Amino acid sequence: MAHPLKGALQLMTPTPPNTVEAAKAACILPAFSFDLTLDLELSAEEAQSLAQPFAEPACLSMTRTPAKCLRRRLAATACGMGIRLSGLATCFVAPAAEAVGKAIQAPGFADVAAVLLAPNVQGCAADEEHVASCKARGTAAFGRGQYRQAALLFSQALQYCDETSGGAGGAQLAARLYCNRALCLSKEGPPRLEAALHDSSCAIACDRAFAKGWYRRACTARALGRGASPGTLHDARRALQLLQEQQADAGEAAALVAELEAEQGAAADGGGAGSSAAAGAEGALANGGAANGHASPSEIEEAAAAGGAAGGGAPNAAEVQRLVAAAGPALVVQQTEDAGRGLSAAEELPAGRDVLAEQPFAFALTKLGRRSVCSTCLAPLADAPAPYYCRRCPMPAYCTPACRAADPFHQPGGPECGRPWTVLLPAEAVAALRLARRLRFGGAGSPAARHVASLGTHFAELDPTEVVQLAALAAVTHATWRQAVAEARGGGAPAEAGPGSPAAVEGQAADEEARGGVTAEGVLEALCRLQINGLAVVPPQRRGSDDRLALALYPVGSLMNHSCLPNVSTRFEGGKLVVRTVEAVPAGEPLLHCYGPQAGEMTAAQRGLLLLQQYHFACRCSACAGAAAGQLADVAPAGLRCPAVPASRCEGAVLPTRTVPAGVLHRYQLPAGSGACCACGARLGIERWQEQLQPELQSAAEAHAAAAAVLEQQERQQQGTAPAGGAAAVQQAVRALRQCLRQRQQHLHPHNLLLGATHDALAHAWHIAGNDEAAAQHLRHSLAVLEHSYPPGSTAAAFQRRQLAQALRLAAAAAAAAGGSGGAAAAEALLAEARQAEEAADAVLALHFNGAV
Ligand SMILES: C[S@@+](CC[C@H](N)C(=O)[O-])C[C@H]1O[C@@H](n2cnc3c(N)ncnc32)[C@H](O)[C@@H]1O
Repeated sequence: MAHPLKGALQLMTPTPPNTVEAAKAACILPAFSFDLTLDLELSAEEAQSLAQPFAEPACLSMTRTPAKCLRRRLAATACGMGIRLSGLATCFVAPAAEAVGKAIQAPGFADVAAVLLAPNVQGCAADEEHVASCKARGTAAFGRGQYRQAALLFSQALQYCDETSGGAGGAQLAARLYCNRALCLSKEGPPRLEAALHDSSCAIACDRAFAKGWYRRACTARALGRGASPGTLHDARRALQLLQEQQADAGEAAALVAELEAEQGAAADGGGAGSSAAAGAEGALANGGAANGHASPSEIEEAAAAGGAAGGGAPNAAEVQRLVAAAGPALVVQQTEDAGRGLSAAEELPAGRDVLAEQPFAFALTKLGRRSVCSTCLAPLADAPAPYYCRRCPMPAYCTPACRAADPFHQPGGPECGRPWTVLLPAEAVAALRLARRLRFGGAGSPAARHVASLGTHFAELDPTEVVQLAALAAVTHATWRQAVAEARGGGAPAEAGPGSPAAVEGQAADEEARGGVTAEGVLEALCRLQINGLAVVPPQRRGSDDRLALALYPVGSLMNHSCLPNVSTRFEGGKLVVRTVEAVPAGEPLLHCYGPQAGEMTAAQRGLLLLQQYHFACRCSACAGAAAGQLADVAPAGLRCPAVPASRCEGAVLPTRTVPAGVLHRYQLPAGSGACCACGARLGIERWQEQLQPELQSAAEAHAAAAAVLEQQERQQQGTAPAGGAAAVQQAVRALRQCLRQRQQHLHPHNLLLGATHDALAHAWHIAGNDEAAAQHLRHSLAVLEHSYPPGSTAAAFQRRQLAQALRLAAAAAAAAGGSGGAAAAEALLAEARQAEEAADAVLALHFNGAV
């Protein structure tokens, strides 16, 4: 079960190297900033044999050097082909896929394939030992009356149990685990009876001869007030009958039957099941309909298909309009001069109105998402009473059995099941593969699918290096998928009838393959399409650049064009995208959403570069247009003080000249610029930069990093995961940060966002040191910096206000505890300020998120 990953395969998403990258990662797809390295030593013969399909000089010259990694080989191959096939960049991918396909068969590369496709990697496959241990601990916790803890342990056991394998260690064991968990759920305070009913239905589905499953369901239905239902009596009678057949103690079941018969006026005769809540729950398990009250991802497609014409090619305007109307009745599509198609208001829209709601067409969860949300509806698993897992492997988690049955991508025994490839390949790659499959097989020809297939890729404008990287990723993903399909088809999954069963999945995969399967070009195109049109699904209150839960493509949402000063906000309810106006939008005006950093977060030049690199357009919104770019409001949030200060009182800002290497500036979170003050034109000489600014900014950066490390250690210590550092260490961190603040204040423009971040760090340090009044003071300064940079009513300032309010409340509590009339008055003033900050924050957040945060 060891994970032979290290040294064989590295899939790295490097830490974003600068603020542009950080914001990219935070706000939208991270431009596929992965580095994919198959790190293998090849003999000259192996290298030569792999290069055979490509008799290009560039390729051959590469293979003559000691070829150590496939990425280099693919890059060389693609470049070689690219020179010959200039303009036909898609041709890269077929040879690349062929190379990877061969590579996967070749000695040496087989190890890599084995890692991606291994059926027994810890955490990806069923594990009987783990199941037995969790079950035993769950039973012990139940015995101690710790029902919540016991339910969690039975959940863990279920995660690693293979329900699809017959016999005592598979389906029968799962039935007992579900039944145990049902009992725990019904004993929790408050009882989770609906979830217990689901669990008892799952127990019955796993083992219909398991009397306790029927008994538990009858008890649970009765506790839910459904004792009069014929289905409840049917379940109780079935339990009794099974116990009698098995010559087991049937006393409790007999008593339950008698009580239910009495409740039903002894009218029911034996055997009539009738309709019941319990039978309904069982039915819901089997039919796999819309899960958890959320529309399935295909609903948008079906809704749009009603009334849409079939056939290939891009949908016509009327069809696209119907798609839009299904997701946003108050919206229309309009052709724009600069930005292609875009969504506009069909009528006057007030501020604070949800105008579009849509499920994704295709998506894949990130690592964080796999841990925290349902794999089908993306609802937080923490909100579900008990999680459900794939019936065969521990990888996908679901909030209900209905969501489990409705997973459009992962099926028990299918190519995604029980193998680590979907976890090891970047989420972008998995999302692209799913998108390519869905476009080719899932409702292909529907208006939604044809519309998605017509969304832009900007493929011709991609940088050649990027094309090569994407081609390599598409090729590896495609080859892995094909291999997984082949193995799933021949993998000896137990033959089991019914939708989603291994047999059905095998049939589906075989059918896709018989129809030609997805192509590597299809995956590459999907990668590019996602890069331009995909959205990062994030939790309501985002935490930072690594909080993406999934990457998803929304057919209508992807028609929204960009502005750095957007008039809509987006939020996600589970996987559903909701778009909301944040200002009134007159009829006919476009709905504009911000693809990356908004005005204030970066300079116009930085934003422009980012949008150009990822989305291939030059932004001409009012914040980026000539007059605004380079002005104080644009430069100050990232800039230095005017070089003429202190001799002059100029309040302008300057960006260092481009002669300072970008790598150096990146260390101090500075972008390059003209080197001249935006107000008075005074120049920042390179000598002054080198002799004064750089050393002091470097010392400030080092102090900040050292203090952050101390504070992190202190937090770990407070959580009991690190040895004690002590109050002296925190005080030292405070001193270091104050010194850092002084140095930065001397050189950075007072509105520079880095000053705000330094105040935030000091607030954090003071909070850990137990001085929340000092923390609040720094948060006030940080808020002031944000308010200078961001447009009025920004969510960034609102979140900062909430944080300030929290610190003020803690400071008020400390002041009140200090006692005396002075303390009481101070506490009252702090509380009044906290309430004011909260009210202001809530007003903005309600406008943007409708109370979702
Ligand atoms: C998500 S799509 C938006 C829909 C797209 N306009 C269409 O016709 O399908 C993103 C692409 O739209 C174009 N776009 C979006 N906002 C733009 C803007 N402000 N200026 C110019 N082009 C823009 C760019 O080509 C960008 O890559």
